[in-house]
Amino acid sequence: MTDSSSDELVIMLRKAVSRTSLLAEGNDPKLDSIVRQIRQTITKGANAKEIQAVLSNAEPLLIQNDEVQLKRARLIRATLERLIDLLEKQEGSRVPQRDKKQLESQIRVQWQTSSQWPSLVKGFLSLAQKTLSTSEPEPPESRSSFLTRLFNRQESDGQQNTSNPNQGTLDSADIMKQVSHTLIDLLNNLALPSRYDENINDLEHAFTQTTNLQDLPGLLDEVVHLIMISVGKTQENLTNYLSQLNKQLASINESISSSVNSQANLSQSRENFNCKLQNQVTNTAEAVKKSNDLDSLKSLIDERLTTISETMEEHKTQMIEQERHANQSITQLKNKVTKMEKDTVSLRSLLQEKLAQAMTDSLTDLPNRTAYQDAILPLCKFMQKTKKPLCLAVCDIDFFKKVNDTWGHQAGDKVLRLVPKQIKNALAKEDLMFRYGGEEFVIVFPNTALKDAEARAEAVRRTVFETPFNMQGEPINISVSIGITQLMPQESPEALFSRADKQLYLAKESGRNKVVADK
Ligand SMILES: Nc1nc2c(ncn2[C@@H]2O[C@H](COP(=O)(O)OP(=O)(O)OP(=O)(O)O)[C@@H](O)[C@H]2O)c(=O)[nH]1
Repeated sequence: MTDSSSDELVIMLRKAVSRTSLLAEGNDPKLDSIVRQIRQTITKGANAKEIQAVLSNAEPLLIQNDEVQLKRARLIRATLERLIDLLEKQEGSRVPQRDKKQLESQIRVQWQTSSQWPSLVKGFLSLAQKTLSTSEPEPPESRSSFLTRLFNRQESDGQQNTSNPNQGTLDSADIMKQVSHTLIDLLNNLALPSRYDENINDLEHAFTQTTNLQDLPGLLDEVVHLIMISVGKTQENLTNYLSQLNKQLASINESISSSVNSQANLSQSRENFNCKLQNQVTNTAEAVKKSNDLDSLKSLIDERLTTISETMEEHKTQMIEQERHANQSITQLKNKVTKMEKDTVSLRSLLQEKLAQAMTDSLTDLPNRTAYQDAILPLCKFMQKTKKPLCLAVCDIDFFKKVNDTWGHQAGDKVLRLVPKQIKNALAKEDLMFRYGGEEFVIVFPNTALKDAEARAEAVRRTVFETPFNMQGEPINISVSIGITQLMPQESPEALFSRADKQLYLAKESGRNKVVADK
């Protein structure tokens, strides 16, 4: 391998390790310190060629970690959505819409952030309790919790309601069964270490068997507790990976120093040989000087020459052995480097492919939420630094659930593919659009003040509404609601999004097919 290609490899690997370690940063302080350590090792100029081997091992682990994490996040989101649905189906209940929307919006924003899962579950508990306190008057003691109330009602009714769970309201027994079922499903998917099997079994048992209603809030607390442990475990996996990475870096350093040592041994043995040879020659010269007859001189020289020739032979054997050893090491090292070069190429394309995949929404081909999160912070910072305006709009298709329910999921997907195209037609070239999740899109208007951005958002709303969809031969009008706001100096992207999302909520509340700006 040439010096320049090895330098390139080193630079590339350093970048790859830095990027990989960035993925782990911000999860927990312990992890951050390991990540920092790795960066320092790299910056110090450790033999980065061998880091490739580490990355090859780490790559599947990271991908697998991401996939498992995403699957779990989806389950948490689906569970919460299902629980909210069940709450709404409860007979005679009135779920406070503002709180519900707020929780839904929180779920939309935070479902992928594992550290927020416990607080989302708590959010649901609080919504359930509020639902009870805003429902028709009931004896005060029965309002303490959603589940308590459900059961009290069943006890006081003294009858079983067998209404169909898919039609309108449900009775308490049905809801309790479904709540238990949903939560047991969640528990089974938390992938906790086996030492928690017993806790999960006990909890499942309690969910299916309990008749003591006072136990239920406690059981839900236990669910939150297990979720917290599961979140911690994900970080533990990542910590293990990083400490493995660190160990491998240490072993690389060790192999370099052992190679340096063997070089030192080689020069030492050459020096020893020179010394020995010089001594033998000096001794011979002195012996020759002292000798006074030809025969003894002849035998002395014979003897000395034999010794010198033996020393040289011994040195030659040693040299051959060392050379053989060195050649073997060089071949091994060459093979390693060749393999690493190959691995680097495939890893690089795999990483690029994964990165592109991870940043693009497969249904709409739009950049997705991860891409949004990557882009928004530097964009906001740049606009704030250069004192230029930036606006952000959250755009949500109205009554999209009805589209799915009436024309099927495939028709829903068609709408999701076509609406962004219509939106793009109404936007300026420099505007950016992301699929944030479900039927929600985020539009970023760089270099644009609120008045102009609002006008473009209004054009978006109008274009979508005025372009009917062909649904099984019927022209159907689809509308969108949009919340829009302008970035303030010092404001974080999260705060900006949250203000736009609030305006979206107001647009929905005030009848949908509206643009509401935060002025
Ligand atoms: N077809 C399809 N549906 C999706 C996709 N992602 C999310 N959805 C559905 O989008 C629907 C969103 O429904 P809601 O959040 O109740 O919102 P909505 O019916 O649009 O009502 P409002 O927002 O209040 O106007 C849910 O039924 C989801 O199942 C997708 O990729 N394809």
